[in-house]
Amino acid sequence: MQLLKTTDQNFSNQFQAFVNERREATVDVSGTVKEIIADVKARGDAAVKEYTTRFDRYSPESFRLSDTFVTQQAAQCPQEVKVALEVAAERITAFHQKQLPQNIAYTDEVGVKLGLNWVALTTVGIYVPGGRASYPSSLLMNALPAKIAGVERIVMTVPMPSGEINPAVLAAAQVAGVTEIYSIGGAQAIAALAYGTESLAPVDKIVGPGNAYVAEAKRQVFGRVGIDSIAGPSEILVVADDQNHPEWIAWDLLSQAEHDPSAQSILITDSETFAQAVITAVEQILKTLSTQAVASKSWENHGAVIVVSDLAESIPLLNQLAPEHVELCVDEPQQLANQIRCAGSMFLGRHTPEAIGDYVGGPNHVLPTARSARFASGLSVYDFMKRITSLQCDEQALQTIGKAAISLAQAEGLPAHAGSVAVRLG
Ligand SMILES: NC(=O)c1ccc[n+]([C@@H]2O[C@H](COP(=O)([O-])OP(=O)(O)OC[C@H]3O[C@@H](n4cnc5c(N)ncnc54)[C@H](O)[C@@H]3O)[C@@H](O)[C@H]2O)c1
Ligand SMILES: N[C@H](CO)Cc1c[nH]c[nH+]1
Ligand SMILES: [Zn+2]
Repeated sequence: MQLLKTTDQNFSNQFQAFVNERREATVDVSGTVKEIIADVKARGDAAVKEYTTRFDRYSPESFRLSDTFVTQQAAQCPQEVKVALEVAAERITAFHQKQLPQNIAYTDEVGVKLGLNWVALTTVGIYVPGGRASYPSSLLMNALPAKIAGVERIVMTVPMPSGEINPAVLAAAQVAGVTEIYSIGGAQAIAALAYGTESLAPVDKIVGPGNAYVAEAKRQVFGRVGIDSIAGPSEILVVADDQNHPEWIAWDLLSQAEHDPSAQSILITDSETFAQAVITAVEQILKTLSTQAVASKSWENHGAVIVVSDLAESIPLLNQLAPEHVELCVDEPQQLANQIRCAGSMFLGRHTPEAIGDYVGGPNHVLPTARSARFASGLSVYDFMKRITSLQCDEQALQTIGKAAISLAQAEGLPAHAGSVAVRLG
């Protein structure tokens, strides 16, 4: 963990180095991922089998989970968890239904009819992570917006380390109505979804979070298929004054650190005393966590505490870091929130821990990481839709705007373009 102070002379250099380190976080596995993708593309199921045996210690006859297996496993999910999944699904559905966009259709002043239609994608692949922890919540976050958008075929992949799966994942699949499920993880899953194998027909777009291998693989197959964003190892940035309980903030920082040794947790505060109290609380809590090995690596290597003179200074720093999650633990969070341009999702006030958004808030928890929040947004219904525009001219409307088209076609040296308009003008 680095302790940085804006009043230190070399703060700018230290901060820039910290920012640059994150920018490179998803590329250092690019060689390995490239090989896996090329191999799956060339050898299909045989390659998927080899990588699954190597990385997940699992070698099934078929990667497709049968309906019987799904039903049997889901039945083992505790009732309390099933109820919680329903609560989450209801809230996620309500928020995402509000995102359904409006088509555009109008006739302009010269009689041209113009339209823009939103249509659902036909086939999407959703990646549900499952290496270190299992993520039934991510399944809901991926699948429910796809359903709401109207996607016809939803293909899910999830790793099953040592052939095991948390029953809650398959209970979540039932809640979301996902039936085509393959027990494949990592870069090999992304390659199979993008290029297809003998047993898995390819998809048009791949969405969902995952570790550095998954994030890099999505980046590499982009173009062959669409992707949502780079949703890699989790990140949290907490802006907090000294009116917070240090322990609350420490738990928040560790909530993301425990996801992955490459996760990132940052505190920005205007009180050095508070900063020290949070650092001490983090160290205390770490000792008690079952996820201590991962969380302490993440905190040690990617954690930072930045002491500023005034919390207003946090905004330019935050916009440069472009973190996945931002917590604003102050009395007037909206004032700071209005100035934030680069973040995946914001959590306002002292009683909104980021973890509530991971599960039951309603907004999506599949969010851009590794500074991609500078140009990308979290998963939404829009990711599962595309737009088709339309035009209709009648004879009169073509007379009105056609001459300008002919002039531009001639200016571009494209006579067939000019001719196809001119021939209709008579
Ligand atoms: N940004 C988001 O929206 C978001 C949401 C939820 C989870 N996450 C992130 O998802 C990730 C989940 O990670 P995970 O590891 O638990 O599960 P995962 O499913 O993402 O990755 C597991 C797979 O990684 C591959 N792998 C592991 N070691 C490898 C190696 N040495 N070489 C090649 N491939 C290897 C294996 O194929 C394995 O199946 C975490 O980083 C978490 O922070 C992000
Ligand atoms: N915090 C993760 C997104 O970075 C999402 C998640 C799922 N389960 C717990 N957390
Ligand atoms: Zn989380």
